[in-house]
Amino acid sequence: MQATEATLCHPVVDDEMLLIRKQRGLGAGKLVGPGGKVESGETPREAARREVREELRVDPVGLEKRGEFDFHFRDGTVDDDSMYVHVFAADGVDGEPEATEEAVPELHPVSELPYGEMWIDDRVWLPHLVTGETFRGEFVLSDDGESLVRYEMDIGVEFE
Ligand SMILES: Nc1nc2c([nH]c(=O)n2[C@H]2C[C@H](O)[C@@H](COP(=O)(O)OP(=O)(O)OP(=O)(O)O)O2)c(=O)[nH]1
Repeated sequence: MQATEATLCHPVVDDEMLLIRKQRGLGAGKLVGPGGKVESGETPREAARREVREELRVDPVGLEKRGEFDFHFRDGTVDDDSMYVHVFAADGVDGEPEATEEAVPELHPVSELPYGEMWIDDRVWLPHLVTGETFRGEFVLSDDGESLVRYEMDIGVEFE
């Protein structure tokens, strides 16, 4: 069985990143980029755009693929919590973000991202997105999700 494919989108405007306080699903309560699962028949790029629209009622502008990573928990089994995540940056959004049942928008300066409120692996890969680099990695978290057991990451990869 393959890991479920998912997306994240990180719009940055004037040195501020648009994040969401996730209201439900995997990582509820955490600060993350808007995103969700890729649906059948959709490309990851289409899914990234749809998820931003569904979660914040705005369209991302200038979507650019920046990374991919395998995300799973220590037991190593591919289960409901195993994700293959496609990460996009964006130049901004068209419209004013609105809070929805899934997401409450928050803007944070890219120089002071609150990594303590994010998934533990985000502090490893998100700085590369901020500096315009691309990456591909694998992150294994402890079963409680609180620590990073192991990771590997390549920087400067190319995407089709
Ligand atoms: N920031 C961050 N997000 C992650 C990590 N791992 C991981 O799966 N995600 C994201 C990718 C997806 O946006 C989301 C998982 O999808 P989900 O199960 O919450 O899906 P959903 O309910 O939001 O969406 P959906 O069912 O409506 O499609 O979590 C991670 O390590 N860091």
